[in-house]
Amino acid sequence: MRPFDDTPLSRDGKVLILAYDHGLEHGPVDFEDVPETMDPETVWDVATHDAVTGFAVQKGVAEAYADQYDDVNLLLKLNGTSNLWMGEPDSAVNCSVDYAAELGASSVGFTLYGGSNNEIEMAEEFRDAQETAREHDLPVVMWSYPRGQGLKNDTSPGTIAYAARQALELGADVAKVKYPGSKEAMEHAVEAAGPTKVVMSGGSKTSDEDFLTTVSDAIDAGAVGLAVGRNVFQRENPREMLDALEAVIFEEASVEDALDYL
Ligand SMILES: O=P(O)(O)OC[C@H]1O[C@](O)(COP(=O)(O)O)[C@@H](O)[C@@H]1O
Repeated sequence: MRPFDDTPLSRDGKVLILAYDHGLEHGPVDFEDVPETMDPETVWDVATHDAVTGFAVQKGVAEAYADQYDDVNLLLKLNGTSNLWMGEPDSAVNCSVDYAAELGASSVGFTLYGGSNNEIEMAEEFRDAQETAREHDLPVVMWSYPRGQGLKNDTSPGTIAYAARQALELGADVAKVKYPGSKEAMEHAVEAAGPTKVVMSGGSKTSDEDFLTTVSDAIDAGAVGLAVGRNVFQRENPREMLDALEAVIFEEASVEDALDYL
């Protein structure tokens, strides 16, 4: 496996994933704020921004557009489930790593719901995906989301540190975790992940300043970057937000300076 920093998912050791799998995970409701984002082409255009090291989409969206956008670093999300599913957290494997590679993916993503009653099957599916990704030399991002009936708080510092560690133990190159509420708790998660890189998960849309402050705190805590969807594509100025994120993540700009882009 080539060093992570030599893969397209890394730019100078940092990562900015733009996620656009919400049509499956949440449904078209996520596109209502900016109705043009219902059209995948609108968000593929946003993903051509230089700061984006991985554009995370499901197979169908990749099949329809990847050929047109060979300048976009495709991150194929291998599993995913709709919000219509009412059972214990689970995620169907919708795409094989072989097919992701055929579609031109330069990295792959996989959700693991640690703590779910389906964790065992999901971990076994992850094993197959991770080992095949190694054969293709593709970095693996784990959406490491402890969730399920036994879990009271899925963003507590202990839970997020466990999520980060689980990603390391199972062989992910990058752990995508929710922000655990403070810089100290994020530092603990980064420490728990050891050599696995940690990126913060964007979450629902917040104000420009609050969002950039959290991202900046996560970077200060040792996270290598961000995986973000709604906080970019639910804005009228997604490219300007990417300019601001580029400044915070890759240039370590202050929040105050980054806000000048908006
Ligand atoms: O499971 P949740 O918390 O509803 O969020 C899932 C969504 O969040 C992401 O992981 C990141 O996107 P956001 O930044 O919009 O939260 C997406 O890839 C995914 O669709």
